[in-house]
Amino acid sequence: MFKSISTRWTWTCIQYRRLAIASAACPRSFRPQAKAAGAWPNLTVRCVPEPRGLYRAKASSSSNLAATASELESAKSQDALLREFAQIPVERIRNFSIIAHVDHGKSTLADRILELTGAITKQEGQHQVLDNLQVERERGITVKAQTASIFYKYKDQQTYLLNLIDTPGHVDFSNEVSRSLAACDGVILLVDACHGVQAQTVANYHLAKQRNLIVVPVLNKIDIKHAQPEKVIQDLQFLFQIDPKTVLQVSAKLGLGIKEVLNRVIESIPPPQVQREQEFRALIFDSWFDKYRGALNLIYILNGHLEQGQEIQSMATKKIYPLKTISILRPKECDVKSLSAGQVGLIACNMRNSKESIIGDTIYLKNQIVQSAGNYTPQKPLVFAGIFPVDQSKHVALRSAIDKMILNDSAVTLMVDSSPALGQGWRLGFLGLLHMEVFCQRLEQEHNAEPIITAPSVTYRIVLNNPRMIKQMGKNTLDISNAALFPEPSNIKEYYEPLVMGTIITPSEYVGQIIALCIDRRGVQQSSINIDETRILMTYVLPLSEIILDFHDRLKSLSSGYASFSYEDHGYHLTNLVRLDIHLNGRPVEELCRIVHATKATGIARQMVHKLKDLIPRQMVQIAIQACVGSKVLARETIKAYRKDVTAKLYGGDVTRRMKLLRQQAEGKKKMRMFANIRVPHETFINVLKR
Ligand SMILES: Nc1nc2c(ncn2[C@@H]2O[C@H](COP(=O)(O)OP(=O)(O)OP(=O)(O)O)[C@@H](O)[C@H]2O)c(=O)[nH]1
Repeated sequence: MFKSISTRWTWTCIQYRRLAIASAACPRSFRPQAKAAGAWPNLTVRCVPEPRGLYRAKASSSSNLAATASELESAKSQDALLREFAQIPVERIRNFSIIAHVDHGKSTLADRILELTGAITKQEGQHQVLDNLQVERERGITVKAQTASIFYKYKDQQTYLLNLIDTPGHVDFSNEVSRSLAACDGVILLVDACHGVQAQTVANYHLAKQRNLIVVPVLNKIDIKHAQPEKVIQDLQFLFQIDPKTVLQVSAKLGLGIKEVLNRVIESIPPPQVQREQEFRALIFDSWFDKYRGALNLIYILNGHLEQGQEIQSMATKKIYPLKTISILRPKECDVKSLSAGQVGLIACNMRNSKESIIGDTIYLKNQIVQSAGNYTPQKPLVFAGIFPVDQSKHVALRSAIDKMILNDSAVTLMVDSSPALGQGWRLGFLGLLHMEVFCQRLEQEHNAEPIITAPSVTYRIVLNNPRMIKQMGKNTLDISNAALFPEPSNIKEYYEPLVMGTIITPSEYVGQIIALCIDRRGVQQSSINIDETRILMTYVLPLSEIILDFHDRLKSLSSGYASFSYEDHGYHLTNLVRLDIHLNGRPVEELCRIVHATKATGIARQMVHKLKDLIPRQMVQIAIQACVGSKVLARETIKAYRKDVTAKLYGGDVTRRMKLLRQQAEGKKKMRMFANIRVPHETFINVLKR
């Protein structure tokens, strides 16, 4: 049966393709012909444009070909659930996030919850359905928080609506966590029963507590032989004063204890504090770009109702938009007719970019007066890098790709920038190096953009002492993230650099090496607590510039992977900085210059020229690589030129002839060296900074 359908299917498709291409007709005139000729009345034919104005028929069957009895059955129950969705009272809604350290099993637990509530099948649950970006699957980490609205029948046989948000665990994506918490009343704090409390567990716990959210503590991975649930429960009690009796134990992998988690969510997390009788008001807490519908906004409704066909207004831009579609994520998009206070939904309303669709913005019905929902502000970026198109003809395309990405990642900031070597571009701000790498990978994978990224740097603060410059700038303090824009030292009175408060949790046997690493990175210890007999929690104030590149990797390798690290902004402090310039054959390369601490300038200079010697390919001319502070050369390396044997054609003869030819060659090379454009590969700008 299947075989015959598939053969007929292929045959029909080929026929339609021929028909479409032969007629080169417009899609609309083609569609009725194709449908009329079809063997199946429900066959849908889409016409996809091909080069040279032709159209390709793309056929697909709708429901009654593919639908099995069980699918129809589930579609029916979906309908019933969606009808029920509109009537669920606020008391039967729970909004919560799953927060944890990296790899403690958030996405796996989310999968099991979706499976248990029937939102996905067991087969779909094999592949972490909420991690749907290519970069997430390739790197095996969550980078975007994902929402799912699910229905759960509680013990009292009442159906509850649970809005679940799976959040990322890595510190570089903590903006996703804080953004998600703005739409929640509680969290599941998941802790790996083998690795115990880690740095990001502490950071996320405090983030939830700052927002007065209810914390449901859950131990995961209890199926593993080495799990030590009792010890981890003790740690939770010691660090967060969590009552051991309230800690649940699950195995997300095996699906053990999931029901108990959902029951506890319903019992301990309160329903949302919202008013359905008041005027409509909602918070935009996520957005992304859809090719056909523009910006899609994920909203949390604080008051009132929203129905299809209404017009909404943005509090930030005051612009009015007609509502195109309303849906909920289960986790696939499911159209609904209306949304009420307490619910989370997705709306499309012709917003086009990140300037219109603003995370943290309040929306309301046209021309009504409501209070701002504003209880969310994006985190400040810490690491900055220049981004430039490979050639300037790609400028507009790259700008549009960046815009679409920023719509989906509100933590990234954008400023216009230009460079003599790379042309017009932008300076982007990120929360860390991984955040920057993931952003660039997504630009490439999701938007086919391959930009040049310059070396990442932090923002330094300088106080000027030159009255002429102060007058020109209109202020005496400047924040500078581009080393090339650093003024001459004679114009600067004081230098300040950004600091972070870092939390390190490590087994006690690695403490010595870790303290040495922190001292080497100019860290100052603030506290040290023994969590238990084997583990220590230390806090350090560290300069941000010392940790952005490889601190985490060094920490992991020193502690055989057992130590964990998380950090938060800790303001600026007075310091002594210098600008380290890199010269290639006497010419400064702006993209490679760096601001460094004065005491480290010589070491970094040696390291950089040595690295550049390996990274820059040999060329026709000799290349002198110099690292200088002002006019003082701190380190130098030379890359030898390719050498043509100009004396090859001589057979014996006077030695002066050989010398003459070699002298001529040397003269020519000297001239060439002055004018030659030395090619520095794009990757060099970042690779040179990695230690
Ligand atoms: N044995 C065992 N392994 C588990 C369990 N839960 C998760 N894992 C494994 O732990 C690894 C990490 O799980 P994820 O769900 O990706 O962790 P995560 O917290 O979502 O990771 P990030 O989002 O990147 O922070 C995966 O290999 C899972 O298969 C469990 O209960 N038992």
